[in-house]
Amino acid sequence: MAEDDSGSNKIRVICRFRPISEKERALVSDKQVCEFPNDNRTVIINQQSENGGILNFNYDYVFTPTSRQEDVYNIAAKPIVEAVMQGFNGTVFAYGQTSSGKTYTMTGSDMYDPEYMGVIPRMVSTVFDKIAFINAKIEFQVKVSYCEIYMEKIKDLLDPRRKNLKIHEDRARGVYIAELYEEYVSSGSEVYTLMKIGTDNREVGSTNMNSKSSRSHSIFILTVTQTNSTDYSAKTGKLYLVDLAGSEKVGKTGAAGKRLEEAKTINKSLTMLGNVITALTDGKSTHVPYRDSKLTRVLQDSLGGNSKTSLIITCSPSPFNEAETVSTLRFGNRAKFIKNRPKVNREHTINELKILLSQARDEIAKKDRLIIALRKAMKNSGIAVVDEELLKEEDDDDEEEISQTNDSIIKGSDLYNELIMEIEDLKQKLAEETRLKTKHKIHEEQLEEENEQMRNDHEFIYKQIADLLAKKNLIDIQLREKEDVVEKLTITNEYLQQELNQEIDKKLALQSKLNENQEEMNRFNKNVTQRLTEEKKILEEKFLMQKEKTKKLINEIEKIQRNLKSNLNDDAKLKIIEESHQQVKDRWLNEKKMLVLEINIRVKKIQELQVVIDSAAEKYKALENTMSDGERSLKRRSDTLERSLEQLSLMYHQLATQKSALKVDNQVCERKIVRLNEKNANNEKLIKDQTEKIAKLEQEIMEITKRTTNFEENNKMTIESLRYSTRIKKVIKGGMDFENMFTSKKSLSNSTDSDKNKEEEKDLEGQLLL
Ligand SMILES: Nc1ncnc2c1ncn2[C@@H]1O[C@H](COP(=O)(O)OP(=O)(O)OP(=O)(O)O)[C@@H](O)[C@H]1O
Repeated sequence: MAEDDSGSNKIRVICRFRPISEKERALVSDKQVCEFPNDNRTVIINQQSENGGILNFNYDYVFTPTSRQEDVYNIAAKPIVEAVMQGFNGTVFAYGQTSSGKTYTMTGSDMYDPEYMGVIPRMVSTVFDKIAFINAKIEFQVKVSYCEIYMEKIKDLLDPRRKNLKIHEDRARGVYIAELYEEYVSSGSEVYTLMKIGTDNREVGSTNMNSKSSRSHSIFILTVTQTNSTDYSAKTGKLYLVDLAGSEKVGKTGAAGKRLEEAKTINKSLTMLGNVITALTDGKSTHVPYRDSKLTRVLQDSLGGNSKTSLIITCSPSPFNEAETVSTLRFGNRAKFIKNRPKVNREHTINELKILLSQARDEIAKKDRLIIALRKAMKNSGIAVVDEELLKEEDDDDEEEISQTNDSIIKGSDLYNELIMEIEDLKQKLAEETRLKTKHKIHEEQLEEENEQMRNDHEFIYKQIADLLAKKNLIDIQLREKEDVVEKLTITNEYLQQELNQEIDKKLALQSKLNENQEEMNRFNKNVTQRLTEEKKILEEKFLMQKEKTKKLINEIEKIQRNLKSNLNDDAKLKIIEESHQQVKDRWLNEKKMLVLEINIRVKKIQELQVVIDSAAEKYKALENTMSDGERSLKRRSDTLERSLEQLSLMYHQLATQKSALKVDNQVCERKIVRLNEKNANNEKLIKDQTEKIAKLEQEIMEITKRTTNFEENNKMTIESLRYSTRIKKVIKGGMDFENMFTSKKSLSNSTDSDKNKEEEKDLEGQLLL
């Protein structure tokens, strides 16, 4: 960082050219208007415009389009973050036309990629890396804020509900944005998360020049406070990382409507920034118009104030943007001459002041001894010796004279002014402490109220738990009853199932017996039919033979009759013939009789067989009837059993569903109870915390009261002692007790919980800074 004899610090200006974009290539060509000599400090512009010529610009460093993010960081931003770690304020801001690479440089194209991450994430990592390696006796607090200036209004990007924030200024904090949300962070990843949240809340729009054009100036603030736990000295460095909205020629960007309004506001605020830079560097302006825009007001300390500042100007190398590039380079050229007055933001501690006081006392004692020695030497040298009284008077006179001389010396000196200022400071602190005390009291009352509320909540939750437990017990009982029923039903079901199986077995046995009978019957029928057929056949044959015989006999008879007719006269013959005829006839009749008898026997036999068949058929039918009855009854029984089984299954399923529903209920109840228990535990913890806080606050109030009394006494003493010597006693509040309250990390999601608390924290923190 360039530092001259007066201790002032010039702004470092770094110039970065991005590669030619596809659009520029398509619109114009690959040609570049810039050249980069090898000194890394110069850029030459070969103007392509009508009255073009060669322009030469010099900066602290010039980065070509092929530069890497890491190199830009190391040159442009790392020295600033190192200064912040020493307790200086630091600012890095990017300026350039729209789409020239400001956001690419500040945030990066990928915040998590080590190659493409921009300045802000790299600075954050450096801060935490440094903290990790610094002596353990140094305690750090890192806070992050993120806001944007959009259409001349400051919006909190971490808590977008906070809009139109105001800018304040005081001796201790310099220029600052009031009520800007500050999140305490303990790691880089936490900061990245906040950056992501803030970036998502940023106003971004699409223009002809940039599909993701930032339409606001974004300001990322990182505050690092370090406290030495041995001597309690503290210093605070504030880092401003500013990504300005790009200047744009509305004709080129095609801005209209809302975009046009935005562009006008952006260009206006950038003009104001230019005016401030001119006023700071032209050597004749008596007034710097910081208050003309929100941007210049916020950057007041960064431009010509208490800050070490780097400005990164970003440019396009394309002839398409030549005019804007030249304008940006001229802006950077003017900014080079801005001088800042950075100083370490230290806070004096009581211990440090005590040391200073004892040094002053030693000095005075030394001088007293010297005066006495001089007196003695004068006496010894024969210079008029004055008697004791006179000497005493003389001594008194001398002392008065010395005191008066001291007074006049002191009064005329800077020290006197400083002491007066410190007394003023102390008075302010007293007033502040009194205010703080009242505030603590109010806070305490609020905490007590909250405690009361929590106690009520606690009781309510206990009651809920008790109700739930009772409900759970009831459900448990119901569940057990249902389980018993289910068990009984299961047993009945099993028993019925067994019975059904037995019946089915019986049915199967009967069925096979029926089948066997059926087969036997078929066999029997077959045999009888066969026998009958055979006998019928024999009878038919016999009948035919008999018929033949009869036919023969008839022929014989006819023959005999014919013979008889021829021998009518022969009575004897006739008689013989008649006798023989009679014999034949008898024989034939006998045979006929026999045959008829036999036929009758056979018919009888057939009838008997028929009867047997019929009886067998009846028996079969009867058997069949008996069988189907049995089967039917068996079926009926089986159906009944199946129906009851179905009903049982249904019941079983219903009960099982009920049981699982009850189980779910039970689980829900159990979970509720667990949650309530957790909530309860949290509440108890909160109550404990709150009680501790109250106790702490009470103790603090006591301490403040004590300190106030001490302070008043000391103040008196300081004024008194000032009259007699240069000894002073400066009281500075350590404030570490409060820090513990602040360092408890709060996530952003919880941030909405208690805006009140945050305000109080901020007030308390303001107190700390004092
Ligand atoms: N050095 C670089 N290397 C590669 N690409 C770059 C570089 N700088 C910018 N770009 C690309 O150029 C485009 C515009 O960049 P960026 O959005 O950072 O511009 P900007 O100046 O922030 O614009 P605006 O003011 O409109 O927000 C982006 O796509 C970005 O990735």
